[in-house]
Order: sequence, then C-alpha cells, then structure tokens
Amino acid sequence: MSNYQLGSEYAKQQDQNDALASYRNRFHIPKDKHGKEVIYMTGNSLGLQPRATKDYISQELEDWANLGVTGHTHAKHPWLHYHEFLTENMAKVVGAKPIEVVVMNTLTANLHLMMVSFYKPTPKRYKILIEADAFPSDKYAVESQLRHHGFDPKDGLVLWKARKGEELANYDDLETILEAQGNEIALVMIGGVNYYTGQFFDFKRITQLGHKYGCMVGFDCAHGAGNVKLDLHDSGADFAVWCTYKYLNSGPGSLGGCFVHERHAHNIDLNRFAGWWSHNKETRFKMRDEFDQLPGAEGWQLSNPPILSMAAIRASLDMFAEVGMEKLTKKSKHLTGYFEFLINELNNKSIKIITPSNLEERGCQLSIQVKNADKKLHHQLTEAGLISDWREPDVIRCAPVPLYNSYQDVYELVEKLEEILT
Ligand SMILES: Cc1ncc(COP(=O)(O)O)c(C=O)c1O
Ligand SMILES: Nc1ccccc1C(=O)C[C@H](N)C(=O)O
Repeated sequence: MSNYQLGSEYAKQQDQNDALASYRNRFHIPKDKHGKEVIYMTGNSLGLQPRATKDYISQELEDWANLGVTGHTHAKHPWLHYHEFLTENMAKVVGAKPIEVVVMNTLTANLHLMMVSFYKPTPKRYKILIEADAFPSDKYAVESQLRHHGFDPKDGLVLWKARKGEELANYDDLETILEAQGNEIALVMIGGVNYYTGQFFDFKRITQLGHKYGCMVGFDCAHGAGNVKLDLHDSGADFAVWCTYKYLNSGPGSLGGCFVHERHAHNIDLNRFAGWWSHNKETRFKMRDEFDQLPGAEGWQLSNPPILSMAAIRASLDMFAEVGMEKLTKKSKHLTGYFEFLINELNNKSIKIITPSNLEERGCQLSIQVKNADKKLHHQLTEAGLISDWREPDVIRCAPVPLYNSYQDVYELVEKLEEILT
C-alpha cells in the first residue's frame, strides 16, 4: 500500500479516477452552520440518506392515500409481499441464499428470536460465549437470556478477551476457551465486525471451531452488512442478525435483517416463536386454527411489517444491487488504506490505530486511540466540521464509507485531526 502519496493533489486525483465517485451525489450530505458540507465519518452509526429514499416512501404514502386497505394487494408494490422485494438484494449483500434471509423487526429483537431457537440450554451445556468488548446491548441481550433460563450470567457468560496489553481478540485464545469449556457452551455469539476495534472476524473459522465442540454459532453483523463482504451461507453459521440504519442507509431505527442457515429451513423443532406472518402465505387469510410454518428465515416473522421503513430499505438495496459488494469493498479497502497511510505519516506518538492493518480483517472503520484524550477532543473535531464518534474510554471511530465518502474527505479529516492534536 506504499503507492499512496501525501498532499491534496493525490486525493483530488483519486477522486477523479474513482468509478464510484458519482454515488456521492445520490446522497444528502449534511452541512455545518456555515453551510459547508461536513466530513461525515459516522456511516457506522447512522448511514446518510439516499436522495431516492423520499420517492420510494412517497410512493407508499400515495398508494395508502389513494387505495387505503386495498393497497395490501393493489399498491404498486403490494404490501402483503413487500418484504419479498428486499430479500434477493439483501441476500446478495450478506452472501446468503434468499431462503436464508428476511428483513423484519429490529436487531436486538431478532437476536432474541434467534436465541429462542438456537440457545437451548441444558443443565450441562448452558453457557454463552461472546467477545469481551462486544456492543453492550448484545451483552445485555445474552445475559438476559441466561437469566431467563435460570442461569447466573457471572457463571454462564464466557468472555473471549484480548490479551493483556492488546486490543484484538486472538483465535488461539478462542480455541483454548473451547477446549476447556466447549462442552458447557451452548452458543457462540460474536459481533462479526467489532463495533469498537473494527476487527472483522473470520466467520468460517469461528463457526467451524464452535461446531467442533457442539455449540450453535451466531453473528451480529450490525457493523458488517453493507461494509464488508460477508459469506454467511458458506461460513456455515447457524444464524446472523444485523441492522439497516448503518452501512445500509435506511434511516434511524429502521428494520433489521436476519439469516438462518438453509440447513435449518425445514426444521420445525426449533421452537420458533410464531405469528401470522410465519404462517403459510397461501392460507394466511383463511384464518384457520392450525398453524402451518413457512420454511426458511421467513418462518421467524411475527407481524406484518412497517412498509414505510421497508420502502427506505428498498431504495438503499436497489443502489447496492447496482454497485455490488465487490466494487464497493474494493474501493473501501483502498480508501481506508489511504486513511491509514495518512495517519501513520503523522507520526504522532499520542495516537494509535487499534483496528487490524490486515485488509481482510477490517472493513472501512478505523478506530484511533488517543492517549490521555477525553470527550473534549471529540467536541473540537465536531466544531471543525468533522463528524466522527467517540467511544469510551479513549477511541475516535471514523468510517469512510465508499458509497459517499471521497478521498478529499479523508485528506481533510487527517488534516483537521493533526491540527487539533498539535
Ligand atoms: C453491534 C451492535 N449490536 C446491537 C446494536 C443495537 O441494535 P438495535 O438498537 O437496532 O437493536 C448496535 C447498534 O446500535 C450494534 O452496533
Ligand atoms: N442506533 C443508534 C441510536 C443512537 C445512538 C447510536 C446508535 C448506534 O447505532 C450506535 C452504534 N451501534 C455504535 O456502534 O456505536
């Protein structure tokens, strides 16, 4: 990656040669108080709004206004089947087969639904293994499942910790934990791309390890979907969940995605929670008494979904289908590599990138640890028109998103960081 160059001329040149550069114009870029576009580096928290989203939502508002209830069957995109318009493109984003994917609910709700089916503790095998610096909500969720089944999280929660003095989790340690406690662990649940360090885990390796010891394996892909190339099907994972408001740009609190491996598609012993949307589509409205489970991930749906939110997801997925994850991740690796190069060139002893330098082990986010810094630094960056985020105790996360961030953005970001740090 030494072919990167210093100086703004290089950034300009890279933007001119970037085949995806025009996509930036298809997003609303927020402006600062002087009317200047901000340097938006928080697509890992909330993705920007595609300009097309309004039209996709307006279509549904119009159909609702004009058709009322008949919109369920007569809207341009009939609401009864609306989630199906998302499935194929979403499956491509996460490397899955359509039968393995459904858009429904929100991330944490889906995580619990998955644990209803894939965390079935016994007195001997009841523990849950999770990475130590998992997103707190994920920890709360698994701890509550332990308690729900009558176990004490202090005993039941097994943490995959980074070694002393290191930030990243090490696979040898995972193996050691599983060797020692594998037959007591019911579920391995890992944040596929860690929210704090940006470490992108090897799904296949973790899944094979977990399965070797008889554990179920699931991933939270909140920071993976639309960011890195996922191969959920080939990884062999039992389940995965993710949100669509980060890299999938579908708006605050929008619906989540859920993956259940094909081998479970017809398994009716998984104790799924049911609702009418998990019932056979052909007979759903016959209102029969007996329940007829839909096969595949769709069989975990409960309710008829919010169409307005799904319209925003459709707007975003149509763009992802147009670009494809291949081109997107190619640019992403180069853009974030450039970011890393500029940071390293600063040669500032008070900062350290804690995200892996190996391109296969990270997505677009770099997490920068700043010695002795506090939230003030983050305020200064924000004042300077740089939207990044601060994660306690001492990390600034910046995620140059290949769909809408430019090389110029990255150049200016590092320039501002340098100014403020010195
Ligand atoms: C890794 C991870 N898990 C869970 C969540 C929470 O998801 P939600 O609020 O959509 O349930 C987030 C982000 O908000 C996240 O980054
Ligand atoms: N949904 C949110 C609502 C409010 C504030 C933050 C979030 C985030 O998504 C945070 C993100 N999960 C993170 O990795 O920090």
